[in-house]
Amino acid sequence: MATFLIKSLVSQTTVKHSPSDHTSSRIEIKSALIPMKRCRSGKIPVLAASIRSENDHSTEAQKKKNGNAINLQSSLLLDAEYDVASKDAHPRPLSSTHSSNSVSNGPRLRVAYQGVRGAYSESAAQKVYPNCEAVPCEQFDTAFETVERWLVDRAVLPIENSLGGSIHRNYDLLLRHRLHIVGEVKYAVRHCLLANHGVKVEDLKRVLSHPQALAQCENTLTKLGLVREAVDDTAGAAKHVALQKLEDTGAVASSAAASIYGLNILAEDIQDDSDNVTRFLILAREPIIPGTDRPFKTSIVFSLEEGPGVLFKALAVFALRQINLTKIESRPLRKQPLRASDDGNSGLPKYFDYLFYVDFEASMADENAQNACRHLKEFATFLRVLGSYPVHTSMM
Ligand SMILES: O=C(O)C(=O)C[C@]1(C(=O)O)C=C[C@@H](O)C=C1
Repeated sequence: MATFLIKSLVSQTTVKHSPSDHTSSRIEIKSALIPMKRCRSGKIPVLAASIRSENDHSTEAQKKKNGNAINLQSSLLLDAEYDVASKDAHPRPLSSTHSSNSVSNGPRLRVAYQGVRGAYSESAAQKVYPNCEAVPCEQFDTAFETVERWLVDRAVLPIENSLGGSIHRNYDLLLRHRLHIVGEVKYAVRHCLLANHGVKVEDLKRVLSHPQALAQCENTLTKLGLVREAVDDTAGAAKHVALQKLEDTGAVASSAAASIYGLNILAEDIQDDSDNVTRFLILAREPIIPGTDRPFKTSIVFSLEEGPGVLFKALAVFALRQINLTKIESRPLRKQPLRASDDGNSGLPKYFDYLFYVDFEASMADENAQNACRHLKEFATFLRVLGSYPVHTSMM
């Protein structure tokens, strides 16, 4: 693959251009050290603009519409890495090593999601913020970090699915990071079996996708006798199948991913149940002020002493006040995962220690909810309110 490396000494910016890859010739711009002034008036934008004009034949109106084209007005230009396809520009997922020099200013809200373009998480982000600039991140951790480092304004991350259950990684990350839950969104996930054009179902030996998506399509994939391989996200699986021109491998992903990466849809709605809904959390640096004007939900995490009935007692603080619980999840307390045996005979640790994540249907502005948390705090060894936010009711 021919790669042109264009270096600007003035700016110390490296622009790597790989035009031979016709589905996504790529421009990488690594230039976080450059002050913004230069972005607006200096050499770099001209360089970037001239490269864009060679590859991007879309009209200005189209670029504005898809929102992903390199935007010379954008403060992100000198901070992000972009994949530029002939018609459409694909932002390259941010990684943890990404520079943090940019600020999230500008009129459009910048929303991080995990995966690449066409991931369900991107659709969920756009469902909540239709005009947002959706920013792909390689990993869930990266999405948390980009909010913390002011690279973006929000993150939209999956927390549970109606078929596959909880996304444990994000429960763990909620505690490791100091972001606040400011909302939730439910998104109906409709999986398709995708393959390259000309490939038939009978030709397939394996299928790639996100582990959650593979779990949600367990019955269909078993019937088809396909070997499953887990990758970071559904759209990434589709991208890989397309770029590698695989003929014995399909992907489980969205119809949006099929059109972005030019794949054929071999089967639609292959999830085990037609009601396949993923709940995503919206995370921000600052909490929202809880209200009582509409239904609110509160998410907390706590740990307890070991002993009979302690969890029962913890949950009773809500039951006593008629507060409905919508979710409970336990995760190992990683910093102190085991507690020493109290019988002292074996010398081995006896108990596992847990964190309990509970969602309850009340706003922290409600005195009843405040009293419940105060009561819980009397005997919990640790308690943190992760957020109090409006309940997402409609699936539309
Ligand atoms: O891979 C994607 O497309 C995602 O957005 C991730 C994810 C998940 O983590 O659960 C989101 C929704 C679906 O349930 C399947 C996968």
